[in-house]
Amino acid sequence: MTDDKLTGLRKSIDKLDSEILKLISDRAKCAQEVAQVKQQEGRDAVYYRPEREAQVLRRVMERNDGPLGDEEMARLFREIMSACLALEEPVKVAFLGPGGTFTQQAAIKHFGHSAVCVPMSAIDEVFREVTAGAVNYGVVPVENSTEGVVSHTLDSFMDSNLKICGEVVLRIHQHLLVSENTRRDHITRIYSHAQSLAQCRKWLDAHWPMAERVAVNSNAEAARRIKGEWNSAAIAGDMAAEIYGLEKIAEKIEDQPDNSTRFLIIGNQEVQISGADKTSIVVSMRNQPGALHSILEVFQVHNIDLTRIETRPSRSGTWNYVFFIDFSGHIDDPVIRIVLERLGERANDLRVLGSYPKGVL
Ligand SMILES: C=C(O[C@@H]1C=C(C(=O)O)C=C[C@H]1O)C(=O)O
Repeated sequence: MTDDKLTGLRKSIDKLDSEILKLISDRAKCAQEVAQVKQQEGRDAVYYRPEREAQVLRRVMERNDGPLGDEEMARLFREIMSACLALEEPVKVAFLGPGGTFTQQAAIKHFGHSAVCVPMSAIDEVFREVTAGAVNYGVVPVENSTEGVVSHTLDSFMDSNLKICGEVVLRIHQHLLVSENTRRDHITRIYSHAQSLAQCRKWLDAHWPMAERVAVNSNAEAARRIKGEWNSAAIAGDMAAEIYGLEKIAEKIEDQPDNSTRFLIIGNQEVQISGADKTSIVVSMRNQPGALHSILEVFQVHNIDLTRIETRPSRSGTWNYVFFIDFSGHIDDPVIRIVLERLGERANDLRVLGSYPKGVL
């Protein structure tokens, strides 16, 4: 009786899979036609359209009635779009490496598995590689909810003309990893990046108070190292565990459960309005009383939602204060145009780093 039921259900699944297969193929053909239209626009056709992808994912989430969750469903569509886009042109993405870092995880979350991800050893190398045209986009971390701003990334923008084309927020889950050769009853050393060790400090105090904590350049580096050591474990994320074939002996050991990092997608593209966008600018002001107030006033008067403001020391004599500001809206929104005009009148210098869709996933 149950066997009959199982056979029947499997038949239904086979039938549905055939339909899904056909639909995905039809969709891929449509995307290929879109590519042809884009090709007719000229030799420098841009295939990847962040605003369109954000709209597709938001629509999927709005229409989803379950039983799969919205994020799960969007993730599946993310992969379908990634494969469709690879038919047009595989996107090449430089990320802050080595392989297995959270930045690689963010790159895949944003572009899907069909993107070609290239590891770089420093943030300014990611910027250089995109500027040189060796890759289409770059992914760099910009702020962590526990550790704060990644100042290297902000500083790199001061020397670059690249645009921000997108953002992606990743929940950072840390795991305690061992290799198949590790003597689990005798772990004396735990390797990780200093930030990750800090994020798991209380957990380590409670569970491994006697193990020596060793800070290395990245979590991926920690994962790579323990392959050759019997008495060592590493703290790193899922991607490092997967790449280096390690086993998780304790999962989600970060002290703050909502620990997350925001990453930026950088490129040469000006992104069109998606309907839920953010704009990032950098503003320099003269060193005079009320400088910051005069900027904030413009946002308040026009009722614009500020999402972040960061001050960096200026590196040239003419720039005294440099503010990095993120706010809701797109440069093509009429009210945002007015805001930028007003800010321009008050600032020494103002540069738009980009308008881009708010992170969907
Ligand atoms: C198909 C297009 O090109 C790409 C592929 C997309 C998709 O598969 O839905 C969406 C945006 C672009 O990155 C398009 O611009 O519509």
